[in-house]
Amino acid sequence: MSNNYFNTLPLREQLAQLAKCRFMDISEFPDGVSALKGKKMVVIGCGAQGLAQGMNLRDSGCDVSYTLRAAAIAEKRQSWKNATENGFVVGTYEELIPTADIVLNLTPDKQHTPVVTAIMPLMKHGACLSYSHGFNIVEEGMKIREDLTVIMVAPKCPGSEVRNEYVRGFGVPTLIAVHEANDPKGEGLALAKAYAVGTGGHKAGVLMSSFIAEVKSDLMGEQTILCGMLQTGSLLCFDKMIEEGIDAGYASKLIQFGWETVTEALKYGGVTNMLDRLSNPAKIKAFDLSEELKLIMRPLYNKHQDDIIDGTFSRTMMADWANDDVNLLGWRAETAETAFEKTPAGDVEISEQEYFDHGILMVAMVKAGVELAFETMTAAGIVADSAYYESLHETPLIANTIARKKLYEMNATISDTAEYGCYLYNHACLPLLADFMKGIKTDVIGKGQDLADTGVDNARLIEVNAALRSHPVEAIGSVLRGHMADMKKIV
Ligand SMILES: NC(=O)C1=CN([C@@H]2O[C@H](COP(=O)(O)OP(=O)(O)OC[C@H]3O[C@@H](n4cnc5c(N)ncnc54)[C@H](OP(=O)(O)O)[C@@H]3O)[C@@H](O)[C@H]2O)C=CC1
Ligand SMILES: CC(=O)[C@](C)(O)C(=O)O
Ligand SMILES: [Mg+2]
Ligand SMILES: [Mg+2]
Repeated sequence: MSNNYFNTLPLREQLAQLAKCRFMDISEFPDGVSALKGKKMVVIGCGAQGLAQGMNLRDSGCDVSYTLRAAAIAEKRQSWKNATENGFVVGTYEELIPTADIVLNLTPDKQHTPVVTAIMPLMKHGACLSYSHGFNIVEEGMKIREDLTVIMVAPKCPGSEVRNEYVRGFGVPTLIAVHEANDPKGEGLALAKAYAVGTGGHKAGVLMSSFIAEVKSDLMGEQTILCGMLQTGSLLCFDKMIEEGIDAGYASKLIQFGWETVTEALKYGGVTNMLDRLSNPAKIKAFDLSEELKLIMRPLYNKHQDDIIDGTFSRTMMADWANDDVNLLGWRAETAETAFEKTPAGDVEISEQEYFDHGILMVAMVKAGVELAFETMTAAGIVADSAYYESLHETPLIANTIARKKLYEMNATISDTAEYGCYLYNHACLPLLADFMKGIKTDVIGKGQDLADTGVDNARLIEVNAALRSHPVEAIGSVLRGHMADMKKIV
């Protein structure tokens, strides 16, 4: 792709940028939001990230207003309602951009080039432009006016949960970066740090990263474990339970709320804790299923990461942009027509433990997806801390959206970029797992093992427990969760 910035770099520089990742201890944020005091923050776009980040920043004491495209204001669109119903000032580009010290570009990635092109002439000399994803700078090679500071503050989390975790008194892991070609006053880092405090990110963990490291990991996480695996897993598990005669309402509820329940265990204690919530026979079964799934899916995870690294994914998605999002909209409509999406959760009681005992396959899918995504990202040069946030920690946050309104809510809350990648993965993974699913019965999805004798072989159990605890995602996870003193229970 002619203007893919990453592809213009020598391998040495590509590797250096991919490896940019330093965990910033909360003690590195003594100044809080003070670097933003007296500065006008004008957010373009009041969608998933725009509304959540603006509300957090205002609650943290920042001066936030929204500028929306004229049509959104004239037609009083949902984004206009989001901003006005929450008491924010809303103005046109001409009214608000010239007054802005920081412009937060929170429009869809597809719109970044036209939006930034439209607003740049209106930005005052020496102002700052921020992004929450590196796509426009890295995959499109957007050039920004030299006097402008360009930063990134990227929450590793869907917009709704950026707000929900902040309200709970916690936050979400956040990657920050300063675009090296645009830091004329050397204030980029101070602004990005203050912005990360304003959204609450410093309470969960902030990584000093790069636009390249963020985009190459974010695209991978969202296409595979975070959205793709949960979508494919939902559809396969639901159809299998129906095929095996499980009540449709029960099957729907087990999946809709099961991801959130089993991944809450993941959030608190890693893959180990999630599997420790199973009986010994179920744990060994989940482990064996996940090993089988990793073997089958590893080539798919490698292909997604390879296509992200060399720009093939971006070219494919941007071709759909140029074709009026035909694929995105078609796949969105297809998803809405699936049996899982069309079957409401039944009015049936399922205990927290039952979600584990009757969802052994779901636990196996989460383990396989988290480990594969982590392994594939780190093999591509992404540092473990970043891979952890982008795989294990964000999975429960995505699962929270499915618990609300199934795959519809997940795909409506994540970015269009993530949604597109999710469908790409799902289209490839459904047939890939077809043979595997033939061997699946209700003992691992829907009914549970119901064993009279829960005895197991000691040597095998010891082997499984050791393997769980020794995966690299567990080591880095233990360190990073140690910094999450403010984490709050959700389930
Ligand atoms: N969704 C998420 O959870 C995450 C998103 N991100 C990143 O955050 C950024 C924003 O994504 P997201 O919050 O999902 O976006 P949404 O699709 O939720 O919101 C888009 C907003 O931008 C406005 N908009 C759309 N097109 C234009 C245009 N041509 N000109 C001006 N405004 C426009 C929309 O207004 P209108 O009402 O007029 O359509 C709406 O207010 C992206 O870079 C994304 O990658 C990062 C992390 C997570
Ligand atoms: C929610 C998030 O982090 C995603 C999946 O990367 C996105 O929505 O782009
Ligand atoms: Mg993300
Ligand atoms: Mg994303």
